[in-house]
Amino acid sequence: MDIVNNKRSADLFSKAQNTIPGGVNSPVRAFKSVGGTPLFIKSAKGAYITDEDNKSYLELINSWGPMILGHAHPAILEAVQGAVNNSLSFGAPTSKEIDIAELICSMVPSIEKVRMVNSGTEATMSAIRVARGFTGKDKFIKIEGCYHGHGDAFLIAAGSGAVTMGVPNSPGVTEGTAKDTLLAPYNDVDKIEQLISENKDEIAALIIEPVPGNMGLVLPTNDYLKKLREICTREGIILIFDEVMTGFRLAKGGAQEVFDVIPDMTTLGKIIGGGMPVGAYGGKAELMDYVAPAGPVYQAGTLSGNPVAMAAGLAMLHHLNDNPSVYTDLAAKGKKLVTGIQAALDRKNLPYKVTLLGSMVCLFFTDKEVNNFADAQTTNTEKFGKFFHAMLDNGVYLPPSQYESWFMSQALTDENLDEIIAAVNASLDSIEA
Ligand SMILES: Cc1ncc(COP(=O)(O)O)c(C=O)c1O
Ligand SMILES: N[C@H](C=O)CCC(=O)O
Repeated sequence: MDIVNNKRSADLFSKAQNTIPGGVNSPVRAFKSVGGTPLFIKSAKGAYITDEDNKSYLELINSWGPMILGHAHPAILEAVQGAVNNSLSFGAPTSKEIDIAELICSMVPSIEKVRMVNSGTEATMSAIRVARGFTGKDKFIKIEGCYHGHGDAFLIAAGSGAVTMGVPNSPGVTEGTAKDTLLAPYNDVDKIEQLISENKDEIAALIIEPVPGNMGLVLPTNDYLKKLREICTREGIILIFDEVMTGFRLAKGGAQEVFDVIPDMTTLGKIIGGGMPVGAYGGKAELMDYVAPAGPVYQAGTLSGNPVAMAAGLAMLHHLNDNPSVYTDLAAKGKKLVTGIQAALDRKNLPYKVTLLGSMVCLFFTDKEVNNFADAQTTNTEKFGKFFHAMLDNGVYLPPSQYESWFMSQALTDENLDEIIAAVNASLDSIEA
């Protein structure tokens, strides 16, 4: 099969490697696990992305989630253009920060108070610090294959780019740091109980992607999230939902709204910035009042609450809050896409597994159910790589890793979805010939 001819992207990638480690500013972009040259992008509009070789693709990355309305949405652009005229940063409070905080508190069930930061990584690092400061305990439980950004304590059995690059446990994380991160498989309540009894009264928090999208898309089974809530309440452990991916994507109130399970703290990112670099963490007021300057847990940021980023985020959240039909519309698009993919698999009698929740989708190249990270790691990543390139040849740009969710945008039309389904059929024909 041809790897798409990307002359200018290839030249840029070669040049980038002279001055940027691996030629990219985030590892999963490098196409390392699928082979070939990453596409260098110059613009995007609606459901399409255009590369430096002037080829346009329908795409299912959407900046790894934020572009839920599609690229260059007029409401977001207008808000950003309005904000930049007033300067780019003040390092002082603005009224927009109150507006976005009030909106987040009204949309996300668990959040009574919220602190804005610049990335999902900052949000999760800060939330764990608050949990430790509040409880006076050091250890926390992390779920294998969940990715919470690149904070040291989380780079243990981390999913996403880390596992894509084969380094789920990163060098540079000290043993001292790693010993306080306790690991349990997703969808396994017994292991959580075991960790708790082995570390009685030593665990500050349990952090989880309620619906993991960083080991591919995996769904909770058997009231798993409700049981975690019960256990954490019983044991005085702070339950943190990392909704950087699922927040404002699965519903206005994220996975916690969909599954009706209210964590003590929530971390947010991606959609909350409308495409600008933003994160946030929030939760019960008694926990958030532990954050400086209200309380003793220190956390700060020169550009936190940046006025341009707040304008983009506010426009995005207002749009989602005022148009709940976005979610029914996206769910219908997700259903159509997955029905088409399943029909393509059935036509060729292929046993691969498709997962879907709302507008998050994944195709695992395995004949086994995928319920946790260990299952995800048994999938055929080589075949995924072939499929990825076949899809590119057929005009569709997927996340370049088996361990990532596909994100749909509202800009995808019915015709676009038919084109993607046709590309899936053609790609399966070429790789399963
Ligand atoms: C669930 C989850 N948490 C945290 C992060 C870290 O966010 P960021 O990349 O903005 O630092 C990501 C994505 O990277 C994520 O998917
Ligand atoms: N899975 C990651 C975040 O959600 C993908 C983004 C990245 O690591 O660059």
